[in-house]
Amino acid sequence: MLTRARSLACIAGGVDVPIFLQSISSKHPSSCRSHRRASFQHISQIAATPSSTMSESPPLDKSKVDYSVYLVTGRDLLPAGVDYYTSLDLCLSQGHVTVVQIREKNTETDLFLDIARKSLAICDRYNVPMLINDNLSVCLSLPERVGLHIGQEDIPVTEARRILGERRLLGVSVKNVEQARVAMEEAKVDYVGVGPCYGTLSKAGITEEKAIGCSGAQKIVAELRKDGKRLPCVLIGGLNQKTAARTLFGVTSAGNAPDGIAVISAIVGRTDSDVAAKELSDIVKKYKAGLAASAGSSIAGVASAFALPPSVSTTKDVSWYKSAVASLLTFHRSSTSGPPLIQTITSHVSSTMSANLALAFSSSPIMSHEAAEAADLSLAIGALVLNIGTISPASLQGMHVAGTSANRNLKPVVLDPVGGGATQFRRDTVRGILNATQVTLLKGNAAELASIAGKSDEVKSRGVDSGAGALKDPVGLVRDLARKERSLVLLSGKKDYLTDGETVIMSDNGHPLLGAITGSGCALGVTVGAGLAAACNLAKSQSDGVTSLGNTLVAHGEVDLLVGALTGLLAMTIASEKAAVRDDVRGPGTFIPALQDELAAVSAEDILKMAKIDIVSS
Ligand SMILES: Cc1ncc(COP(=O)(O)OP(=O)(O)O)c(N)n1
Ligand SMILES: Cc1ncsc1CCOP(=O)(O)O
Repeated sequence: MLTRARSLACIAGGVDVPIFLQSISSKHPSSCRSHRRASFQHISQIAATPSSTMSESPPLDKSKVDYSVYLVTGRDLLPAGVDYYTSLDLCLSQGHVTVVQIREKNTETDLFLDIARKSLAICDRYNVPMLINDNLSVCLSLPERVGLHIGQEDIPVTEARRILGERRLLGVSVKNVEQARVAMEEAKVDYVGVGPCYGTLSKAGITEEKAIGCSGAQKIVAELRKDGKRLPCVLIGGLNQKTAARTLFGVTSAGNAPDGIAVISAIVGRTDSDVAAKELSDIVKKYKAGLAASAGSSIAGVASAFALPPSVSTTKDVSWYKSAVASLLTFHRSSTSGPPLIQTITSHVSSTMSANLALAFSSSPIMSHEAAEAADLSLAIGALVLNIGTISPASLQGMHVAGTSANRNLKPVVLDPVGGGATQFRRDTVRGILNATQVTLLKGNAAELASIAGKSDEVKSRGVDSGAGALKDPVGLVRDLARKERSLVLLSGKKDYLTDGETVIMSDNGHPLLGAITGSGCALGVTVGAGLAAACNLAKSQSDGVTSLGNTLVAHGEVDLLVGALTGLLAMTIASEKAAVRDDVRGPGTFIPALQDELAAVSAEDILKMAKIDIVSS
């Protein structure tokens, strides 16, 4: 609806051009449809007028736009006392922001235009392409090198394209595969914003429940890359220095990669917006370098080094898994490169037991939760195990830095959400870790996993010892959770269920004495972590092309993380069976050293003889 029309002087390539500016945005209630159409036609005429094409400014070469770090402005999110233009100038000054979108909610059109013009002068200084959020009038009042970003509730994209012409950059937000298809095939947009990936306070109403998560974004990105298509896309919503790496990798499947991240608060909310932009740019650069390094490898993108393994076409039956575990165990025991270092941030109750059992399982434990050394350690470790049993502010901080660093360096991460469903604090802690770190394997009992899956009603959570409660559908729960979190899931209990989201392996090994000692579950997290490290090492050793990514080696072989996790699980549970039947074991006290001895001795032959596994479906 035309609420008013004003004549404004609008700078176009250095020339003042008078045009009619309507105080409308492209967002309108549907009740105004006919007025909207009239308005769009009017705008369309303006756009077609030679004086408003502002041809003196060089057109943007769309093919050269780099979407790596896409800043969306948000004046209301600036730290107190920070000037908008100063912040924008600062964050562009080092060349780390590659695209800028001026987003002004609830700002009168003439003020919006004024802000946009001044912002454009800054973007031009650093040669960064600029777009306008939603407001067609403002966009059309600016040179053709300024583009428009619209959402699904704004002017239809086909209409926007018709009005804007071909030369302006046009982007649209998509939150499902259907919207992505329309944007690509019918609307001919130049890029899409995929999200919201997570809940965010920067846009009203975007809660965690409304977010599409890594799995939703992954489906959209795969659609945008289907059959050789290549529409650029950026991830948006809750992307920041902690979530960016895990989200980029988590969203990547079979080489289908997003082009960058769009952020508001992670840059705008910082006084050092230049540093914030550099941090994000470094993350995206490392991610892209990792993708390039793994191109053509049988690993489905470098993400597979710590996310889901690629689905494999060969039929893998029980005997295949037994032999694969036996071979991996032999390799692990005899590895010439030395025992993998397993960084374990765990409960002080189980720390010593976990360290001893890691040693028994041919690995080297390092029990550091110190945030200050986590980044350095992540270069050396084979796997990281995070256990929230007796979490403190310091260990939580260490977990966050260690998790992000492990992701950056492509090291497997195991999360053991001990007591995860028991208190709101623990639920928040687990969610915070899962948002910040791409976990390779999520291990828990029924109560812990049901809580993460949002199915706590199925199991009454009664603290760390809970888990005896029967799940209605354990197979469905672990498979759905693995798909949602893009991680392996291990449900421990009387029977254990391990899945990569496709295959579900049920294991009936183990002994009740494991439940009679404290820390055996925590130690299982460590043996599983060591198994994952062994699987990565095996892939590296089999590979002819081992590529350096920073200080990290990325194997060009197939990393079978499911086999790695199964190796850690079977070694521990079979060792417990062997320990329990020993003559010197008379109860829990004598069981502990026997378990340590048997874990040190468990062999490929034991696996082949004693593994009681099955491949199951719901
Ligand atoms: C790059 C990018 N992606 C998505 C959005 C969200 O746009 P929209 O859905 O129109 O929501 P508003 O920004 O208008 O609140 C975006 N702005 N940028
Ligand atoms: C504009 C928008 N659209 C979807 S989420 C979002 C806000 C993103 O802000 P932040 O990067 O601070 O989460």
